[in-house]
Parts: sequence; structure tokens; C-alpha cells
Amino acid sequence: MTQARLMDGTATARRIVEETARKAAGVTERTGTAPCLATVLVGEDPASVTYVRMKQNRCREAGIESRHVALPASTSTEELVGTLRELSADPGVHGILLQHPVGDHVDERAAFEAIAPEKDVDGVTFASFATMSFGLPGFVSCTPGGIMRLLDEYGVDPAGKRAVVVGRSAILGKPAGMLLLARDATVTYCHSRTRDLSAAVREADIVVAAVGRPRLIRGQDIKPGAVVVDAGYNAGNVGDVDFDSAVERAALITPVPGGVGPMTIATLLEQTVTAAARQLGV
Ligand SMILES: Nc1nc(=O)c2c([nH]1)NC[C@@H]1CN(c3ccc(C(=O)N[C@@H](CCC(=O)O)C(=O)O)cc3)C=[N+]21
Repeated sequence: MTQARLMDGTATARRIVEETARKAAGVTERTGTAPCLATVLVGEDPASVTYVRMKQNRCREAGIESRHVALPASTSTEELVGTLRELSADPGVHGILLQHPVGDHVDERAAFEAIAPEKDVDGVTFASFATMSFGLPGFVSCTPGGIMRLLDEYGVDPAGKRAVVVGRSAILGKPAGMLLLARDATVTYCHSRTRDLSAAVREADIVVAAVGRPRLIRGQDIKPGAVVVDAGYNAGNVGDVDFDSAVERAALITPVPGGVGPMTIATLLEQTVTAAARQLGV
């Protein structure tokens, strides 16, 4: 068996960001206002700080302004909701990203729901989940949206295929399965209560690993010729897939880093410019 072909998220994301930068410049030229993304971070978790900084850097490269709101770890649900409502009402802000996680004492769902749907460029609100589930136009969760774009880029049509999503989180596993379902895949969700995960994964034509368990999915569980998408983000840039063994069985596989991560950010930028264009009437 030959080794899998890599799905290059870095190169694909770079093309998307370049295209997004052209669109952002168009919006700025026609309206005199640059697209603006507000990033909200609760606490100082080093990984979250790094991710938010990467998002801001990509924004700058694409001609998107970013406005950062750093809140202390002690922030209450009410305070966070208040901040997000203000940003939702602020005409100078076109997109809002509340970095997950927000801390156990905060009601993250209540916070997400304080984001105006038209500014939900991270695709975390119930409104966005509904449109994703029905395959209707709207903002998609950034990592799942980035995954679908990468599959398209590499000619993978989910229709009729067995897709197994490992993980069911609100902004990753669950919407990833919904987007695959909307594209006519036969979707199975696996999670911490699944019996015989290996048996389920072995049935998959498309595997999306999104649990945050380093190297949980091994090559021996991959059906030969399957498409393997590693959406796990764990400390030290280790994915949820054991790449070295999986690459021997898969037909296509995403590396970590350089796979799903850059696509997540590219999707966020693209949706921010779309939101700005709509709000500015172009
Ligand atoms: N509301 C919310 N939306 C998110 O989309 C969101 C979030 N919260 N919380 C955390 C996760 C994680 N996440 C990543 C984004 C980019 C990379 C990424 O680009 N990683 C690089 C490597 C980064 C490095 O070199 O350190 C890569 O995979 O090539 C990784 C992880 C977005 N998330």
C-alpha cells in the first residue's frame, strides 16, 4: 500500500486568505470602512492566547481590522453576555469571535447566544447550527467549514459515503457531522460512551477525528483507502490521529500542524468579510 496523499491546509488556506484579502480591499474601497473582527478572550490560557494572536495576525495580513477584548478569568456570565451584546450592537464591529473555552463558571451557551446572528462569523450560535443542519446558507462553524472546504479542494464528495465523526462538541464534532449530512454522507457520531470505537471507525470512508485525545485513532482502525481528517488540537501540536500509522492506510490525510488548523482561520476571515459586506450594504 502506498502512503496517503496529504491534504495541505496551509497552502489551501493561503489561497483563501489571499482571495479574502482582495474582497476585504474591495469592501474598504467601496465603503471607506474596513471589515472588523472583535476577538473576545476570557482568562489567559497560553494556548488560547496563541490561537487568538494567530487569528489577529491573519486578519492584519488580509486587511481586516481586529479589536481585542481581554477579560479576566473571573468574568461572570452576566459580564461576558454584556460585553457580547455591546459588540453585537456596535456598528463598527462586523464579526465576533468568543474564544472557547471560557472557564467552567461561565455559561458558554448563554455567551454564544449573546452574539448577533449576523455577526456570528465563528458559527457558534443556535441560528448558525440550524442553517448548517439544514444545508442552508449561513455562517458555518469555522473548523467544520474548513474541513468541508478541504474535502472539496481534494475532490472528496461526501455523498453516499460513510462518515464517522469522533467527537460531538458544540463547535466541532456536532456541526462537522451536520455539514457532512447536508452533503449526503451517511454519518455516525462516536463519543466517550461509544462501545467499540475501533469497529465503528473501520467502517468509515471519511473519518473526522475531533475529540482532543492525542493519537487516539490508529492506522489499524483505518479502512484502507479512507479519507482521514484530523481536527484534534492537543498540547504540542499533536492530533487525534496517529499520523505515522494512519498514513500507511489512508488515501488522503491531513497533517497536524498544517491541515485543519489553518483552514479554520481562513474560514473565519472569509466569513468576517462576508458579514462586513452585508452589514455595509455591498
Ligand atoms: N470560538 C472558538 N472558535 C475556534 O475556532 C476555536 C476556539 N474557539 N478555541 C480553540 C480552537 C482551536 N483552534 C485552532 C485554530 C487554528 C489552529 C492552527 O492554525 N494551528 C496550526 C499550528 C499552530 C502552531 O504552530 O502553534 C496548524 O495546525 O497548522 C489550531 C487550532 C480554533 N479554535
